[in-house]
Amino acid sequence: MKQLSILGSTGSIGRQTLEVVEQFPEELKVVALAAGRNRDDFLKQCLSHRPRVVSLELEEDARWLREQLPGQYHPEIYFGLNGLVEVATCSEAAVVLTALSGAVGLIPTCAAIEAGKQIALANKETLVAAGEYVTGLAAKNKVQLLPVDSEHSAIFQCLHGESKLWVRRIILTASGGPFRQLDQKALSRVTPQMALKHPNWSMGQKITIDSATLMNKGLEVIEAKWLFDLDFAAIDVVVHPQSLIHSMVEYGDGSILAHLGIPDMRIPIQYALSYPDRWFNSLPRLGLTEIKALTFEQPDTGRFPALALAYAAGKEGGTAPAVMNAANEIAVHAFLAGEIQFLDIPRVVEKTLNAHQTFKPSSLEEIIEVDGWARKRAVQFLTNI
Ligand SMILES: NC(=O)C1=CN([C@@H]2O[C@H](COP(=O)(O)OP(=O)(O)OC[C@H]3O[C@@H](n4cnc5c(N)ncnc54)[C@H](OP(=O)(O)O)[C@@H]3O)[C@@H](O)[C@H]2O)C=CC1
Ligand SMILES: CC(=O)[C@@H](O)[C@H](O)COP(=O)(O)O
Ligand SMILES: [Mn+2]
Repeated sequence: MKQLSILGSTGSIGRQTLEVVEQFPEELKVVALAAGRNRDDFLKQCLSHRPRVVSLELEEDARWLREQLPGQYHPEIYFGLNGLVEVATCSEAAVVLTALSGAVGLIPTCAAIEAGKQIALANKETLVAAGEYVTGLAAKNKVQLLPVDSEHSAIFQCLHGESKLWVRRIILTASGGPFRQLDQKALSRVTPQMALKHPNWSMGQKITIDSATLMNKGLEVIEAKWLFDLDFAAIDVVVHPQSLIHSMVEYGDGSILAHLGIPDMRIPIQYALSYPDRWFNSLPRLGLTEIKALTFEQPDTGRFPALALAYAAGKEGGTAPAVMNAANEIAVHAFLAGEIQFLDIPRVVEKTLNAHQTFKPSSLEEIIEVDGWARKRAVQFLTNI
């Protein structure tokens, strides 16, 4: 029986993780849960899974939760960043599934690693902001970072058992998002409502907007660099609108190994939790004879500059990816709030990056400080874009 903590249990990945847990009651048990502000759904999750340690973002919601729970169930209840750390380091948990959205996941993920927990990582922003620090910490604590992100899970599986020496490149697939075929003029008019309609995946709001700008693929390029210890020259992106091939590895001998499956995050979530085993499930199967086409295109970084910004920030290294990520979080939030236009998102990111003098951070505190600086600077650009 694997005991599990989930950070971000009320989100898209968090809920699907709980579905996987419910499918495998003999193999998986939830011992700690953390969420943000959706206290009603969190209460239901607590009543159903009875974790020993729980946390919500706000103190008043933590107090409310205590009042709602029945007399015979007394979990430890926390709130805020300290609560996320308590859930991440819950003593019985062997695995922590990180499904927070954004760099708020950084501190609790590092705490989990220091506590020796295996990490099932969905929260890609943590690796983007602090990839060198987090992978170094994981190596020091002999902790494995198991990918949950569909592309990285696919690559992890295609790399299985092979030496990195034989790899020529990895190829991340991108759906291209809902605006793949729109010209610049049409892109300037898209609304949050339009951008929230991903063609293939049902996900949280932030990642759905990132998919529409192609920043999601940029974040994934940096995530892949750190997860698989590759040079950026060995990480390519190809647009594959069907999202059936989840990514590929090309070996030096010309062989390409691809991972296929229906676009359903419960599959990579389950694999990260069952690894190194593979459990049978009853999810719908990919009907090979029903596939009409598997097509591929070059990403267009003219219309979608966020991907090029991410490659540039990744190659620059140091604090640049943390700045890019923080500025992107601010810009996406502002777009969703109707404060800026869709095409302003990469502009805010670029301006914030240009205002920053990159350096090599020497501690987690420095990365967090830079993240805070970038957020403040990006807010200033929102009204001046
Ligand atoms: N959704 C998907 O299919 C995929 C997602 N990912 C990655 O996984 C991560 C999660 O994505 P997704 O599930 O879509 O995101 P959601 O927005 O759906 O969920 C985010 C979760 O984090 C919680 N949360 C956010 N901020 C805080 C905070 N300050 N304190 C405590 N809890 C907080 C939310 O709580 P609440 O809702 O209660 O406020 C919610 O439970 C992201 O990094 C994303 O890029 C990767 C691949 C696929
Ligand atoms: C499901 C998943 O892993 C997402 O990251 C997804 O890949 C987003 O789709 P895009 O390919 O459109 O970014
Ligand atoms: Mn992905």
